[in-house]
Amino acid sequence: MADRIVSWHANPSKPKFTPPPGAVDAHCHVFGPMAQFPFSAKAKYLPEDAGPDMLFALRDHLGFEKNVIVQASCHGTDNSATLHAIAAAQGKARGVAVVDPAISEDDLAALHLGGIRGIRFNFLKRLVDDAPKDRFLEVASRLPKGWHVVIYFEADILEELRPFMDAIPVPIVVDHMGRPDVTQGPDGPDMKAFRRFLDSRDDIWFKPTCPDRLDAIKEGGKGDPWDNFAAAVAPLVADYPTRCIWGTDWPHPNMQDEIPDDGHLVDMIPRIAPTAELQQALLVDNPNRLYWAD
Ligand SMILES: O=C(O)/C=C(\CC(=O)C(=O)O)C(=O)O
Repeated sequence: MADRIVSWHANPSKPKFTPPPGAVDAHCHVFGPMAQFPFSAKAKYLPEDAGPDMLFALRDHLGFEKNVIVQASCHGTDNSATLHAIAAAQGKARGVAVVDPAISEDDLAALHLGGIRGIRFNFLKRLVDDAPKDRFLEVASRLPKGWHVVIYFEADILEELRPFMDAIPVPIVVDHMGRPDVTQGPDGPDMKAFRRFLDSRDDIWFKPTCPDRLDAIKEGGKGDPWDNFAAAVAPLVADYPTRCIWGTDWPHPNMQDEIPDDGHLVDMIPRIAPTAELQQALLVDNPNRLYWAD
């Protein structure tokens, strides 16, 4: 078996910033444990186990209260590991699933009972083999009441995806802002195109997350403390304060060459959301509206 990767920090620092009561880490994953929850045969990476006990220990260490667990691509459309982690959180976690678009109404209902409140469409070619838009639109038209769609794409295909995304009949949450080039600054072409998308509908949300990915040294960025990211993203949070949610992205899939310190990621929050009101919206009010409405 290929070497399994470790993409998370063994001993993350304690953040200086203290999240407000009820704060939600609204973008994180679990990997396995593989013995109980094998990875997909189509997985593009093979991680070491990073299960619920580790996730909840990090939650408590960072000062968060709840998690939204997003199905990682290494588990394909088998959401068992995600559902198991949600159940283990005893009400302190909800989730986002990846499904076969042919999924039945009964199976969608079962996912809802298991704490799922959305499905994820991943367009990153390095993570998934195919992304059938027509089939995605069909399943998006018959989701349980109150669900949304999470979409992960890179900035260079935003315009190409617009007709597809404009046709999605439920709220959309964009992972990591669609990966803009943060070295362009807050008014660069990537952020301008993303703002045009946000302005096209009032039910498009985003995650101002992953400075470690978007401002990585290997991507031409500055690396920790991710100054380009802070400068480019703070104006976006300020302009759309009720439509953003935040997450660590632990266990940081594929970041084994530039593993972020989760305490440093949390200390980015006051740099992109500098007031208590913005922090309350980003970390508590907004994620609870999306994931704990019922
Ligand atoms: O974890 C993220 O949000 C980003 C990922 C991994 C991912 O999305 C997945 O494996 O499902 C990435 O850019 O490799």
